[in-house]
Amino acid sequence: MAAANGVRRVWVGKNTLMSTPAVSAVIRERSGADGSKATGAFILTASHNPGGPTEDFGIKYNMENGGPAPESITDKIYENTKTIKEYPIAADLPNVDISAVGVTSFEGPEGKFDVEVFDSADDYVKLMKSIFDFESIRKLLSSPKFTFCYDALHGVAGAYAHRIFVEELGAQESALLNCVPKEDFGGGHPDPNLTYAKELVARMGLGKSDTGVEPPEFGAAADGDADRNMILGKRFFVTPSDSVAIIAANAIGAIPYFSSGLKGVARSMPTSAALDVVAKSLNLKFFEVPTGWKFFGNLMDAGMCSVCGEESFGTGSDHIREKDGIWAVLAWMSILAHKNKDSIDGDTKLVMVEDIVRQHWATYGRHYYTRYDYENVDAGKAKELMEHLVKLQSSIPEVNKIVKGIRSDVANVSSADEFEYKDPVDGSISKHQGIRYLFEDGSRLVFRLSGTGSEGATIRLYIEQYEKDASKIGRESQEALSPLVDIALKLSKMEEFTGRSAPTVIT
Ligand SMILES: O=P(O)(O)OC[C@H]1O[C@H](O)[C@H](O)[C@@H](O)[C@@H]1O
Repeated sequence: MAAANGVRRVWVGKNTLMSTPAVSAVIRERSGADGSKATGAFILTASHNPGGPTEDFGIKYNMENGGPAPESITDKIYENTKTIKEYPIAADLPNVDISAVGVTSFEGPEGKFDVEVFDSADDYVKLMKSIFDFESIRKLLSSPKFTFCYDALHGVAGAYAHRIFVEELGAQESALLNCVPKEDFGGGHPDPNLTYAKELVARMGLGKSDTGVEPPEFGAAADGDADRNMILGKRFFVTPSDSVAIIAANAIGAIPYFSSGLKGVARSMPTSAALDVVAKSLNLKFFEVPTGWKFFGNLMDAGMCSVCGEESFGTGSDHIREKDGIWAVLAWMSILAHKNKDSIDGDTKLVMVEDIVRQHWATYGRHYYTRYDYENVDAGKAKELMEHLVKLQSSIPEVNKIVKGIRSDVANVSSADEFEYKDPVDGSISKHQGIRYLFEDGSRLVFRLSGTGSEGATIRLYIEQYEKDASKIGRESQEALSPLVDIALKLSKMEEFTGRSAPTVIT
């Protein structure tokens, strides 16, 4: 919501619900364009202060960057919810036809207000064209040697996918899977991972049974609101941690937006350290932040970070203040186009997703990585498990005794702590952001309680091992990580506390 010439204005995306990236892009694009300033598009109460910080819920804030609210705001909102006694509902708000672009004016109790319905895909395409070289991607997509498949899982990405991949970049209609947005996501679970993106996974040759059809060279999926992504090659899964590292390693050469360099890169704490190795080698500023996109936003606003990502399938850059699923796919297409710029025509074999990842591992080493989720665990038991792990941290020799008793073939634990983050921009401190056990060879075990699980508690266990030796980078990751998994489960007494002999989901 923003105020233009003193008239309040609400923006609504035509038909497409409004995906997260589009909302953020629109706020950044439109903020100031008509002399107005966006002030927190997601807060439902009206703004009274055109162009300045807004006072809603009795809280002053200024969120014209379109990003998630910082902790200082959500903490205050939570505090206020404890004293709210009543709230007004605009029950007789007139209906607005959100399928037609245009501005409609209404008279409200506090004066006139406008509702502007716009085509959010227009704004988004414009933004993407200012970042990527569409011509070179179009050349790649038009090559008969390159095949592609995009699964929107019936989320909002479908509307953007058709416009960008088919209309702008010339992909075949048949490249789009589940790209008609549906309110119930077609009965599926719109989570872009190997468990839920079943059709894409099968099409890419990663399903349990062979479809008998040659899979496409490049595949990708989005979640319901199009802010997350999964990247696949033919019969090949790219971990989100590797994906952000590979984008960062290739950004300067492959993506015009970054041609003058990267301001810095960042990852969430549980995300693998693949990005750290790239940052070190390219001499880039690097940040490790707690889980949650808002922490990246501060760095970006301060001009300290260009590319960032999370293990939870979010990847993005400072073009907006949210993760952006379609941006990530365009970033990969740009890298593929760049690597193949001299071989698109003719008979030369193209460099494909798996080649790029293996080349990356050969250069920077490989971070074997897996995440175990224990969903809907008894909240009290989950808390006890975490307390047990924190208590253990007081004696590293004792931890090592247990570790060696479980497996003598793993490195020693060198340190253990609870991750705490001091924001370098505003100095705020976030405590208890996950329990870490760090090993001498760079391996890590991380335990966190999910902040988004809906029933009981969700325990997330992240397991990572770094392998520099090029002759050992081609193993199956579950096999390579099995000693560390064994240690994590026994050290945490997972089964004892949760009663679970296996996780709900393994990524
Ligand atoms: O706390 P978790 O369940 O692990 O969820 C973590 C995720 O939550 C939200 O989706 C945030 O937007 C992500 O940035 C974050 O990675």
